[in-house]
Amino acid sequence: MLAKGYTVHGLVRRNSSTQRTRLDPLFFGKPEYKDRLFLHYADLDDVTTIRRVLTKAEPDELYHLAGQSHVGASFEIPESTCQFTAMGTLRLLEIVRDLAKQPRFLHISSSEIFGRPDAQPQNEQTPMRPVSPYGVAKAFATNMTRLYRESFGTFACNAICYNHESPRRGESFVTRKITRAAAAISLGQQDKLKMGSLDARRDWGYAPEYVDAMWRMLQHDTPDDYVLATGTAHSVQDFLSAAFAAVGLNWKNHYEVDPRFMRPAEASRLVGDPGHAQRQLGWKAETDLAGLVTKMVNHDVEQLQLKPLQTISQ
Ligand SMILES: C[C@H]1O[C@H](OP(=O)(O)OP(=O)(O)OC[C@H]2O[C@@H](n3cnc4c(=O)[nH]c(N)nc43)[C@H](O)[C@@H]2O)[C@@H](O)[C@@H](O)C1=O
Repeated sequence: MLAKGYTVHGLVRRNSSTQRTRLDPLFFGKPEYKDRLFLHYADLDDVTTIRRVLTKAEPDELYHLAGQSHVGASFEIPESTCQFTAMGTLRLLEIVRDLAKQPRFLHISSSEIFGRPDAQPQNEQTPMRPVSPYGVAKAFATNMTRLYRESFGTFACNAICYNHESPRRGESFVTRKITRAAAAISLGQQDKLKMGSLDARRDWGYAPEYVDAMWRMLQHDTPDDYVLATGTAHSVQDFLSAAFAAVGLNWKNHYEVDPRFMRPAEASRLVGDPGHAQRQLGWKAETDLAGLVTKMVNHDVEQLQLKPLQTISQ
């Protein structure tokens, strides 16, 4: 099936015309990803525009990655987090439901829906127990996506993604914050790294591999939910230690606790069981923590050598 439609990244982001036709080469570089519609960013309240674009474009596949995705920030802005991440998803599902030609729909869900789970590792049946406003919003959106599949027959799937990282990760997320700081400190461009809890454990994988799984989900005969994860968890301290070791430094000499980065509640013991995706989609995460750290640190060293930091940042 050749998809018809737009190759759009950041379609509904306001005041950002430069984003409109940019396809991310790392994430969407494969020829198969052309001519599919990707919705990014937060402005999912513009229902009229989204409906018009979907009606005109008639895409075969709709990848919904939009939302307010920062867990720590969601404690400060719970209402807008729910507007975009929860209600935005419902609005999209409603638009899709009414279209004469319905695209296959993929909602990017999150391991944050599990919060503090009893089960280790978590799979598609693990009860949701979110502990952040973002996790609550994602639990709502995940359940709605299931409901539209089961009640209205929409080809709607949830990719329940554990942390997926790359050199393109925003610097407010812990992996990129660490790799960029390790690079900057090793080059004499930064003094200290200020962080929150080092004890939290996460299942970190390499983002382009997760995008491949998302694509596989919409090529499958039947819609379903899939946990996308490596199956191995590490602590924030493990990541920190590996990143600083990669530039020949000991993290203990460059790190400070900063209560500003502590969260009111912390998801814990998050590690995914990707067995269902492996069996049904033939998908498996290939990059381990060491490989991920190397890719990210090397990229940041290279980037900061070309364009040094002007000021000491945190
Ligand atoms: C799957 C899930 O993945 C991401 O959510 P996240 O896991 O919260 O990611 P993060 O990189 O913000 O935090 C990871 C851990 O690191 C701890 N931590 C310590 N010190 C700092 C710190 O200084 N900054 C940050 N950001 N975190 C810190 C923090 O407390 C947490 O335990 C999003 O993509 C989300 O959209 C999503 O769906």
